[in-house]
This record gives sequence, structure tokens and C-alpha cells, in this order.
Amino acid sequence: MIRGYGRQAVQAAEGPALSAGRPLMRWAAGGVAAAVRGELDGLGVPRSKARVLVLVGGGNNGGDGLFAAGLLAERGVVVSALLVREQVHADGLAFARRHGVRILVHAPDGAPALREEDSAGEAHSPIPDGVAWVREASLAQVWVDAMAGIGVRGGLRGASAAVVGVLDRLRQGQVRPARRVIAVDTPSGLSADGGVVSGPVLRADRTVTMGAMKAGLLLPPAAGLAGRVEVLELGLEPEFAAQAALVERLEAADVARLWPVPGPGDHKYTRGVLGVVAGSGTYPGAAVLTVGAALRTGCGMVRYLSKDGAVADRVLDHYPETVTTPGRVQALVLGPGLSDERDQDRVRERLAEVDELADAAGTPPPALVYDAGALSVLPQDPQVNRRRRAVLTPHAGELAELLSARGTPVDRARVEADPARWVRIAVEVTGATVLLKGAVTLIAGPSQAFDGGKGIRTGEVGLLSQADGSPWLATAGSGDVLAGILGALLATSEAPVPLLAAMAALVHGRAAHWANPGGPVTPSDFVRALPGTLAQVLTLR
Ligand SMILES: NC(=O)C1=CN([C@@H]2O[C@H](COP(=O)(O)OP(=O)(O)OC[C@H]3O[C@@H](n4cnc5c(N)ncnc54)[C@H](OP(=O)(O)O)[C@@H]3O)[C@@H](O)[C@H]2O)[C@@H](O)CC1
Ligand SMILES: Nc1ncnc2c1ncn2[C@@H]1O[C@H](COP(=O)(O)OP(=O)(O)O)[C@@H](O)[C@H]1O
Ligand SMILES: [K+]
Repeated sequence: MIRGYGRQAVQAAEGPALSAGRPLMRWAAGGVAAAVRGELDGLGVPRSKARVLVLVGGGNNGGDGLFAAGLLAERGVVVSALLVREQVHADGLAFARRHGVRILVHAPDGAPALREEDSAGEAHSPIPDGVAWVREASLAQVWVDAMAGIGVRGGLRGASAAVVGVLDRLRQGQVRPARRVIAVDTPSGLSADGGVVSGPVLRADRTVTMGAMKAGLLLPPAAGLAGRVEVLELGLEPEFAAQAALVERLEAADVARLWPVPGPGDHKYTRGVLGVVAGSGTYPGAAVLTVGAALRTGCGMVRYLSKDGAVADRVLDHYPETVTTPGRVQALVLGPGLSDERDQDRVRERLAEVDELADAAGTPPPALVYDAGALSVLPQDPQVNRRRRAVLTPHAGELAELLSARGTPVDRARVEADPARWVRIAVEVTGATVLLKGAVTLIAGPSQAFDGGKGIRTGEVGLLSQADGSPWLATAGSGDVLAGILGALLATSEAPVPLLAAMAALVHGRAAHWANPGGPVTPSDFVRALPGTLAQVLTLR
């Protein structure tokens, strides 16, 4: 489980360690310097030809950058530090100077004038324009962004913003970008607390974050600017364990531990039965994908309940193990490949039938996945959805439509600018658990739905973020597969719905990768890859 913390929690965790005199900044700088050396090696740059530009802000983030600069210079790398503030971390600056780092000072408020220290590091000689540092930037194979970390307030301003603008233009003009950008703690300008991007940010290839994962690095759209994120723990694990996280991310080992594996005493009905209402004359393939994904995820039985003979025949052609007679189910997937009003009536009828069967048997009503064409038939009353295990699986456009239809007008762009906020609003408005699809999938649920995770501390957090897939997943039918995986999980496990949704997102992304690592895949490919993917995940159990 990866736990993402906000600024307050980080400060609370670091405070006692700093008071105890632990040299956290030196350790942080060591981690940054090691990451820079790793990137230089990856680019095949010999140490004698290595050049690094470190962007230095006025706080401790800049301090990390200055110590890292000194450590690199100590090893023979040519390092320049561009100070975007007059006052920077004094010990860091002294350390950098001592090891021969070239110090350039950017004028405040983005004015292009610069000055450079002389070799004694005391007087500053004026440089007429910004050419010196831009030249340095174009020569450097690695840029280290240490302008601001968790201390940032609002979007980048002044010299920091100007520097990002110039570097972005420099980068765009490059034919072959043989350069890496490493962000210290966070890409400067991003908040530790959330995923909103409110100003210019230098997109990083790699972020070395201090002490623990920051919530903002797990949340879109900010997460998309951080590149590969690695946590430098700095021995603060016990301190962070005492803090509340703002967001969580399941890892494969968590999924393995929570996965509903059948035991020797199980039979098909104890494992759980899934009903599927999906596919139509217009989109028959959605039924095949949803049923296939559920079967290959593993459940006692899949009933295809749409009562559309032509589509049912196609499903049976692909999966003869599908049952097409009505009967009791523990979960129901509604909506993939449904489009018109007749389809929606069909959803309501099938739902009424399965609820009636459950009622007659004295069992709880089945859990529900509302996907695609069924999102519009979700009951209006949030209490109704809260009482049963219901989960919605919209993408940003569908979420905007759903909220707008329920008196909370919003468009797709606003959802995409702050999905963590809108997914929570959707939980409040609908009463259901909501899985918002995208490059990063966000899941939020009514808080009581998080109680009782098997061995996982989830009580205090209402938000999960999964980023297990790749852009190859963005292909028609991909969402139908996710709905099938989630349906099978809901039918076979009593675990909290948000956890099951996060597990489904992880397995979905991994199966697409497993089907063809690093290349294109079709939803049919990743349906076929599901059993192998799961077997691999379950080795971590
Ligand atoms: N605490 C620890 O033990 C450890 C902490 N560590 C490190 O400390 C970092 C936190 O340091 P911090 O608290 O000093 O703040 P920090 O991120 O440097 O930001 C302040 C700077 O940002 C600037 N700035 C702000 N807003 C801005 C804007 N909109 N636009 C432009 N500039 C803006 C602000 O400028 P000012 O507003 O003062 O003009 C000032 O220069 C943390 O992220 C981690 O890297 C590690 O060493 C491990 C040990
Ligand atoms: N850029 C991306 N990176 C990773 N996963 C993505 C990306 N774009 C979409 N996905 C995933 O692909 C699936 C697309 O689902 P959906 O939008 O419902 O497509 P469809 O309706 O065509 O099946 C979702 O699970 C989503 O999270
Ligand atoms: K930074």
C-alpha cells in the first residue's frame, strides 16, 4: 500500500527527526545526487563530460538542491546552480561553493538580467542578459528542479515561473532530447496536498520525493508531470505511520492478500454468481468482453441476463460456459454497450427481477456496477444507492454528464482539472462508490464502505488512486473489460467496495501490460491475459 501525505503530515513527521538532529537534508541531497548520476549513466555520459544545472529556490527544497550540487561537483561533474531567490539556504550555498559549483543568480520577478559570482564566491559580476544560464541549460544533460517543494504557495511566480518558461521553450526546440529532468521532492509549483496544477511546472522525468509519498504525486493531473516517482525514506517510516494519509494506492501484494481465492469447500454458488446486462444490437461486442472478463477473473458462474437472443448467441459462441437462464446473483454489471432508451428499460426490468429473487430468498440485494449506458438509470435518491453495494464506473465526460443531470453542473474540462474533488462530490451526490476512469483511476466511496479492509488500514481515507495501466489501454472496449473484472470481484468478495474497485483497476492495467508489454493491445487480448496476470499477482500472497 502506498500512502500519499499532505504538507501538514510531512511537517509533523519531520519535526521530531529534525529536533533530534538527524541530517535529513544531507541524506535527501545524497539521494538526489545518486539519481542524477543514475540518469547520466543511463544517457551514457562519461563523468568527465557530465554537466548538470540545478535550479535553486529560497527554502529547504533549494537547500536539498545545493547540497546535491556540491556532492556532484565533488565527484567531478560540472555543476551550475541557478538561484531564483536572493536568499538561499546558507549552509547549502557554502557547501556548493566549497566544491566548485558555478553560482548564477537570476534577477527577481523574471527580469532577464543575471549576475555570476567570481571565483572567490563573494563579489558578483553582472551579466548583461540571460544568455549565460540558458547556455548552461542547453549544455547540461540533467536539470535538477529544486525551486520549491512542499513549501510552495499557489502557482509558480516571478523568476521561478520565468525559468520554467525558458526551459520549456528550450526543450521544445530540441530534436533529440538527450536530457533528463529530476524534480526534488515535487516538481516545483505542485502542491503536496492535491493534484491541481495552478501555474507553470517543469515536467519531470523522475521525482525523488523525501520521507514518504506526497498525495499530489498520486493525483491527476499533477501526477502526470512528475515522471517516475521514487521515495527516499530517510528513516521516517515510524513517524509517517502515525500520520493520516490523504490518498492511498494498492500495490500488487495488497491485491494478492485481498483476492477472493476459492477454498476446497467452495462450490460454484458459494464462490458467487455474477449477472451481466450488457451488449446490444449496436454494440454486441461489449457483452462478449464483459462476460469474458468476468469469467477469466474467476467467479462461480456468469449469467448473461439481457434476454437479447442474437447477442446471447454471440456470447455463447465465445464462452459456452455462460448461463443464459435467469436466477439469483450476488452482483450485477449493468450498462456496457447499452445506448438507447429501450436498453435502459431492459436494465430496470432485469434489476427488478434479480432484486425480487434475492428478496424471495431472504438474501441481500446484489451489488451493482453501473457502467456506460446504465449510468443514466441510477436511482436519484442517494440513500437508495448508499444502502446497497453500488459502484459507478464513469470516465470524466460521463461523470460530468451524471453530475449535471443531478443538479451539479460541471463540464469534462473542470472534472479533468480536479478529478479528486469531483469524484468525492459524485459520491455525495449519488451515495454510491465512484470509480473515475482515466490515465490515473480515482476511487472514492462513502466512508463506511472503507471499514474492515482485511489487514489494511483504510478507515481514515476516502480516496484511492491507481495508475497500473499505460496509454495503450485507451481503446474502445477497454472499459467493458474493467466492468467485467469488477463485477466478478463484487460477486465473490465481501471486502469494501472501494477496495474491490481499486483491485479491479490494478488487475485491468496489469493484464493489458501482460498481454503485450510496451505495445498495442486490444481488449480481447487483455481479457485472454487475465488468468495469467492473476496467477502472477497471487504468487505475492
Ligand atoms: N523539513 C525537512 O526536514 C526537510 C525538508 N526537505 C526539503 O524541504 C522542502 C520544504 O522546504 P521549505 O518548507 O523551506 O519550503 P520550499 O519547498 O523550499 O518552498 C519555499 C520556497 O518556495 C518559494 N515559493 C513559494 N511559493 C512560490 C510560488 N508560488 N512561486 C515561486 N516561488 C514560491 C519560496 O519563495 P518566497 O515565497 O519565500 O519568496 C521559497 O523560496 C521539502 O520540499 C524538501 O525538499 C528535505 O531536505 C528533507 C528534510
Ligand atoms: N492514457 C491512459 N492511460 C492508462 N489507462 C487509460 C488511459 N486512457 C484510458 N485508460 C483506461 O482505459 C479504460 C477506458 O475505458 P472507457 O473510457 O470506458 O472506454 P470504452 O468505453 O471504450 O470501453 C479505463 O479503464 C481507463 O482507466
Ligand atoms: K522541487
